Amino acid sequence: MAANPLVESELAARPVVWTIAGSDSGGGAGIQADLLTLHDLGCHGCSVITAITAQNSVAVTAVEPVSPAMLAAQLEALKADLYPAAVKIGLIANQAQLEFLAQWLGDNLPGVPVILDPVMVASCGDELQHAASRAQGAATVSTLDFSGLDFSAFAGRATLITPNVTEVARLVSGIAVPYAGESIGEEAESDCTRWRLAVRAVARHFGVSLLAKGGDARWQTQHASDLLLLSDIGNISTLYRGGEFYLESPRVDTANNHGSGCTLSSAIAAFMAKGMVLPDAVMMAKAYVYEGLKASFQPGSGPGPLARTGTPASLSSLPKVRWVKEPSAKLTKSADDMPAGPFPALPRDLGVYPVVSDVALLQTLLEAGAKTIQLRIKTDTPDSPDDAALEAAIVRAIALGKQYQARLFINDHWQLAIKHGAFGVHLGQEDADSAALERIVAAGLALGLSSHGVFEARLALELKPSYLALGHIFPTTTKTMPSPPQGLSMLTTLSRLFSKSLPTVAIGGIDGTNLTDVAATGVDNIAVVRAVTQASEPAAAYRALAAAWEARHAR
Ligand SMILES: Cc1ncc(COP(=O)(O)OP(=O)(O)O)c(N)n1
Ligand SMILES: Cc1ncsc1CCOP(=O)(O)O
Ligand SMILES: [Mg+2]
Repeated sequence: MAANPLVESELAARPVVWTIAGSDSGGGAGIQADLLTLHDLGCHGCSVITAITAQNSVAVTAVEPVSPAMLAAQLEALKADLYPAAVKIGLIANQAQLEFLAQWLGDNLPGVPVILDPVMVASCGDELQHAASRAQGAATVSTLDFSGLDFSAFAGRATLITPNVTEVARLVSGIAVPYAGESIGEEAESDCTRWRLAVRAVARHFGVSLLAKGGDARWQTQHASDLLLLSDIGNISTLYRGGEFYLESPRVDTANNHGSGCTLSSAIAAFMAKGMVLPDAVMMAKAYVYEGLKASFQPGSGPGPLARTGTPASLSSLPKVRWVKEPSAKLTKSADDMPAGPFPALPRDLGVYPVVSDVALLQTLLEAGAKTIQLRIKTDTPDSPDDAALEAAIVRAIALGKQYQARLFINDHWQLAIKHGAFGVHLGQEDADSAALERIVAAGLALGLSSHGVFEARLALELKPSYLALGHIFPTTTKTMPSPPQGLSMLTTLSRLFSKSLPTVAIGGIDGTNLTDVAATGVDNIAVVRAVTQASEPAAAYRALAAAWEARHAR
């Protein structure tokens, strides 16, 4: 496939990300792990060093915080020239630094995503404090006590906090809840429940989203399952705001996990800087750590670092998403209510896929050769048809679909689609949550599902649909969208992840001016609304798009 200048330039743009953390002379964690990660994921990493540590892969021998003036000078220097698209915070050396950073970031970087890794315990399981105090004779070491830090100054200020199991216990012990944090780790089942309650309490206390890392948990043997609590954040469907989700990856059996927590949080910052919404950035970062652990290595005699393997492109690296029903009133189904699926398989090539609200136009486009087409009649607008007119339109569209031997999808109205024997149904994730999917499976209809990013696409895959729509790619006036446009770089990422598993369909703002760029992302198909509905000659517009797609799209 020929190189595409637009895609290339999007990929080449390196957003600035700051890491505020400690230096690890051993190169496995801290600033060094963060800068490797940020570079590997296409960002320009800047560093604000909070402390210098002397360490190798087996011991920390000295730790020295930077002075308050030096900390402030680094921040001011970067603010003056290298303003960040996202910030990651790792090791903070003392309470004074912590209070200063929380205040400074709030005052100086409003609206910039801040990923806070509340470092108290190293990923190898040794408490940094204990490791440091083993360094006999180092005057600075005894003054540091990372486990005693009170992170409350970040309440409402961080975007996401990423504690591990021990850090959750420490964080919750400072909060008045009926939970004894220190006793996590006794019995598998009750530990897991207690952990979840503790995680909720911590998230509530800080009033932000929280990713509780379960990798160290004793009750997890097969999987590394993290718990993601989304606060009421914008830029995602209301369906998922306030939701709780387990993100489950296979456990990688390696001792070389030094710096995995640092890598995870800096990868989340990198993906957010690249424009991903929070849950997508978390999914991709977890996949990145999984791949890094699988290729980890051991340069010294102790635990080695993760490899840096670039933006994940394999579906098997993405965590599975299982959602927890009770606290999220908006989601009515739980992970256990999955339908019997799979829905009928479709060929990868669906042809250019017009989405129209008018049956006469539908017929025109079928005559022009459309082989996949959708009738999308919304019933929540003032000019909506009444029930009888809606049903009549659907009956007529289904008959036309059969006459022209096309795959005719009915948007939203799945009961009428079943009743009248449509080829398929297209549903958004909100629609799918409320629809009786098992009835659609039983009736043998194909199912297309919408998605708006990695998180939603991975969730949709659990339902084993016939195709997966990826949207919206460019700004659109056809529909009000809760999330930002994905853009071409994200479409490339999504196509690499999902196109091998089922046909993908890009939608949103696609027309003749950008079709070549869209084809270069590797997505299987395109769906269009205005490009045909607003054309002076829709049939000619459809034929031109179909010919251009046929010519450009590498099969
Ligand atoms: C092919 C295709 N992709 C996406 C959509 C959007 O469906 P949904 O998210 O349910 O939004 P509405 O179309 O119902 O407003 C679609 N219809 N077709
Ligand atoms: C229904 C829908 N879902 C995601 S984008 C979109 C509208 C796409 O319309 P257009 O092709 O006119 O931008
Ligand atoms: Mg819908």
